[in-house]
Amino acid sequence: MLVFGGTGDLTLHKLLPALYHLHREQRLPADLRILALARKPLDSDGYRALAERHCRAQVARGDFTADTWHSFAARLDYFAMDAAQSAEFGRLAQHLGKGCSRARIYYLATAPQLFAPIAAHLAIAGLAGANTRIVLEKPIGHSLASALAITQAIGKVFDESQVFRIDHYLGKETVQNLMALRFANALFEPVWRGAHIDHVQISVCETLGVENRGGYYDQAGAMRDMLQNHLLQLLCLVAMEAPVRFDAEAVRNEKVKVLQALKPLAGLDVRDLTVRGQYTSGHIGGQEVPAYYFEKNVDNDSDTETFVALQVEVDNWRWAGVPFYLRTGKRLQRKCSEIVIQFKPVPHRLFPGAAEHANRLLIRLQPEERISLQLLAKTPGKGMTLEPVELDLNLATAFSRQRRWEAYERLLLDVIEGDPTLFMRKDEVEAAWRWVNPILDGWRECYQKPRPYPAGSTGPEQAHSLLELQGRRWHD
Ligand SMILES: NC(=O)C1=CN([C@@H]2O[C@H](COP(=O)(O)OP(=O)(O)OC[C@H]3O[C@@H](n4cnc5c(N)ncnc54)[C@H](OP(=O)(O)O)[C@@H]3O)[C@@H](O)[C@H]2O)C=CC1
Ligand SMILES: O=C1O[C@H](COP(=O)(O)O)[C@@H](O)[C@H](O)[C@H]1O
Repeated sequence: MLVFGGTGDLTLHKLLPALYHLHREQRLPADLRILALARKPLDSDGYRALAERHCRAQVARGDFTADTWHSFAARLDYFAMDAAQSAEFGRLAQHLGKGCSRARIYYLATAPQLFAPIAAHLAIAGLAGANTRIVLEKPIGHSLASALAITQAIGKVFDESQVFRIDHYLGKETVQNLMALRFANALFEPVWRGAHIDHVQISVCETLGVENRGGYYDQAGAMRDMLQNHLLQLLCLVAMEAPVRFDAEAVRNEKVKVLQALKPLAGLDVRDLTVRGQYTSGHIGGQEVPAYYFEKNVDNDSDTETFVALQVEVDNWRWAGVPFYLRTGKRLQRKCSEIVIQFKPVPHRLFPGAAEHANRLLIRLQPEERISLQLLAKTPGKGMTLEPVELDLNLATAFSRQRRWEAYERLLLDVIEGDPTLFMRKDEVEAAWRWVNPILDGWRECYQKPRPYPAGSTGPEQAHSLLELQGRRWHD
């Protein structure tokens, strides 16, 4: 496995710890070797020391032992090269050894601008044969046009069956549980539609800022970094029809139909139904944190959004008229990713209070993995007063004997085993960009600075008004 971007945040914080866990549980092929690549001048020993520091910090103390680390580190090497330079790939081919027939995975943990050049350079150097796979990290491109250009460039070198477009949210246990909840339980399907559902909320709130990733993030913003991929994938899983089989083509066929059914937002809708924000200084967990424009490598007059909230509809038979509210942001009050399915109230009111507390299904993805259903029950004692109570399923305690896998563990193993079910197909990526692009254009055209919100808050006021104007509120 060759990891381009081997010194980057993603590799050090997520990929290597995930590979370490898989190694520790003996799930990796015995002869798998990992070659990290980046420009930083390091030798393999220097890289292993860097990798050890990060894995030690990321892996739970009880799971990190010197013996396991040494056997894992024996798989690891480093090769310094500039992946933008074609000639460097000749050197790489030499390093790998001519005629080597090993199966290879190229993991592109780099900015998307490098995807097309890396694929082309691999081909020129004779490194892109039939026994290779390529993994592309999101966001794939910066706009619809650049995404299409990447797809075309990758397609010239690799067959679609060799391409794994990763969205790590699909590797999260609770996200896969969403499919189990919907399609393995008969209970929800009859009411999973506009006739019974008032609206859906999908929130991915982070307390982290952009850390050392200002250079990348300031070019991307919350829309490209999170909404175009992670939140739209969650929306697909909530809204899709039942696939005929649980396999890559059937699941992805259903997801792409949802993306194609998203009601376009353009012109005045962009103004009225979307909110962009950017954090100013504030406090999170008692710590003072700086404003976005003080982060490293961020332009001090940046108008990049670190928060986005919007309303969208899925224009099809099942969901006509049901608003889906999506929001994501950095430096918010709490880390919490969740999906809220708000049901409609009962049609005929027998009891006071029944209308204000219609049933609500909460699917919490993180930090806890929980599914809870809010029901109304009678308050003990005289009279018929009702109160909301929760039917609560905590997935960590329900499966307490199994270690919870990190998303990247599952996905890396799927790449190694060649299972693309939890990866995005090219038409999904394209459909997502087709919907997102007019919003980005709209923001640019009606040039409006992102609304400021203090770090540690719940986002800009306008995001709350978006729902309040329709008599609804975000679930806190
Ligand atoms: N960080 C995260 O949590 C997540 C990131 N991603 C995605 O992963 C990708 C990488 O993100 P992240 O790790 O945060 O970014 P970083 O900026 O931290 O890392 C970029 C990596 O690319 C290398 N690189 C840059 N230019 C070249 C070049 N010309 N030749 C060779 N290597 C190069 C850098 O090393 P050097 O400068 O030494 O060359 C570094 O290793 C992005 O597309 C991001 O969206 C996806 C999900 C989560
Ligand atoms: O893809 C990304 O995801 C992380 C959030 O991932 P999570 O698993 O911690 O929820 C986000 O911080 C990062 O900006 C983005 O690139």
